[in-house]
Amino acid sequence: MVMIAPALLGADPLALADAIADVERAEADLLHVDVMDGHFVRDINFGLRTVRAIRERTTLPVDVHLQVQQPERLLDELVDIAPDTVSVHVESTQHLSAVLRGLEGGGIRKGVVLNPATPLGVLDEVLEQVDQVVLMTSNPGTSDFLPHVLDKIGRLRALLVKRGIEHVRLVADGGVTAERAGRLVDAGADVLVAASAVFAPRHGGPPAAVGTLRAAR
Ligand SMILES: O=C(CO)[C@@H](O)[C@H](O)COP(=O)(O)O
Repeated sequence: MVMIAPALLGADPLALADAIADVERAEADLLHVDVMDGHFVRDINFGLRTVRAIRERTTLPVDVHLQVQQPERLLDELVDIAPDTVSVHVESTQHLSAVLRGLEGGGIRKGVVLNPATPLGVLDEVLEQVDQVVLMTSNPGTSDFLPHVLDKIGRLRALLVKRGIEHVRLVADGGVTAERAGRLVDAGADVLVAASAVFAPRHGGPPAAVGTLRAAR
C-alpha cells in the first residue's frame, strides 16, 4: 500500500505542534520535514534546532529532506538528532559518497534526491548504499507538477527490479495531489510526499486529506 508523507512545510508555521498532532491523528506513515537554506532553494525553513524539537515531539518516523548547499556541514548534528531518514540532493554536494557515509552510525536511513532534470545515471554508484530515492516531481521550492517525471519513476522502478533491489523506497515529491496519486503509484512510487494536498484548508484537514490521498490509489 502506498505510504503518505505529509510535508510540514505546508502547515501554518505558527501552529506546528497542532499540525503534527493532526498528522498523527491522520495515521500518516511519515512526517516529511524540508530543511531549506535560502541558497539551494530560495526559502529558508526548519533549521536543525526545529528538526530536533519535531523529532522529540512526534511518534511518527521523521523523514528529513535536505535542500541545502554543502549538506556535509549538517551531518554530525543530524546523526545526533537521529531522524528516521535523511535524504540529500545529488546536486547539492561534490562529495555524495562521503555525505552518505557521514550519515552512518545513527541508525539513519539514507536517501538521495534527484531534481527533475537530473538523469537516473547518477544513481549507478550509490543505489546499493541507500534506503530511498526521492524523485522530485516539481522543481525544488515549487509545486508545479512535471508529468515527464512519471516516465522517470517507471524507469527507476524497472532498474530496481532489474538489479534485484527490494529495500529501496521510491518517493515522489512535488505537486502531489489526489488527482495525480494514482498515476504516481501506477508508475512505481512507494511514498507520496504532499504539503498543500494535506494542509490546504480546502482539503478538509490532514485526517481527511491523508485518507483521500490513500484512497486515490
Ligand atoms: O520539497 C519540496 C519543495 O522543494 C516539496 O516537499 C514541496 O514543498 C511539496 O509541496 P506541494 O507541492 O506538495 O505543495
